[in-house]
Amino acid sequence: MPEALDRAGLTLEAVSIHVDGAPLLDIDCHIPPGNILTIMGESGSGKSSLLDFIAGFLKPALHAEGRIFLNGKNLTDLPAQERHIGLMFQSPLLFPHMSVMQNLMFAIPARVRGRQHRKEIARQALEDVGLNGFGDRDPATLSGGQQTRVALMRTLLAQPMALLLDEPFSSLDQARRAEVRELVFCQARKNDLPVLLVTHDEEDALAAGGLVHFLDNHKNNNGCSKVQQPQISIAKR
Ligand SMILES: Nc1ncnc2c1ncn2[C@@H]1O[C@H](COP(=O)(O)OP(=O)(O)OP(=O)(O)O)[C@@H](O)[C@H]1O
Repeated sequence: MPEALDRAGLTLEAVSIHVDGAPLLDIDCHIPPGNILTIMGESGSGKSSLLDFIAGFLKPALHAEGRIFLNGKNLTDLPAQERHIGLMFQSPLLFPHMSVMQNLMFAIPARVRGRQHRKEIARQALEDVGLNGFGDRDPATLSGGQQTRVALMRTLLAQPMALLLDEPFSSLDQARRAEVRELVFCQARKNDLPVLLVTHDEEDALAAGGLVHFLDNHKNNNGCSKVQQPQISIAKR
């Protein structure tokens, strides 16, 4: 395996997460740019905690070891805002006191200058997800699928270098889910982002088209279940 420092993409090196001192999961993996790694598993198997660790928000009761590299840079000790990782959750979490356009413009990095220029970027983003003309709307007046599409573009406008998706489609009905899912995956590939997707839905995993790893709470022989592949190994203890 090449050195993490030389690799484009998201690398987790000997990551081990504990909750209240008890081991929760171990993972070693590399997600190349434009690829999606799906993690599935029972409730409580540590999926969200893993994303929290990568994003830099691990909760106080949890403790993690190991290193995180993004495009060769060691993120492990950096504060969340310096990691350049985009997050999408089950709930779109748009700012309710801002219009759709303001939500999008807020995400654009400050180094992108000029109000008109920023507005045009946000307008184009809305057009890209079929929401032309929705800029002045209050987010609460949008359907769940429309809110998720805005949330996706808000995440991408921040120019992340990787995406972490935690059940981002689960509030959508089946038809809308497939449509929004395609859009998210397509945008991730277009932006050449490594993506870690957490889902309970097998169709999400199939549609992602990458490696799928399953964590479960069932203990076998020594209390461990382990999956190993050339690029990745995950152990649930
Ligand atoms: N702040 C916390 N304090 C104590 N224990 C926690 C805390 N956050 C998570 N845990 C525990 O860590 C374990 C993993 O939780 P986590 O939310 O990562 O699981 P998950 O696989 O994402 O579950 P779900 O599918 O239900 O979202 C669980 O046993 C949970 O109770």
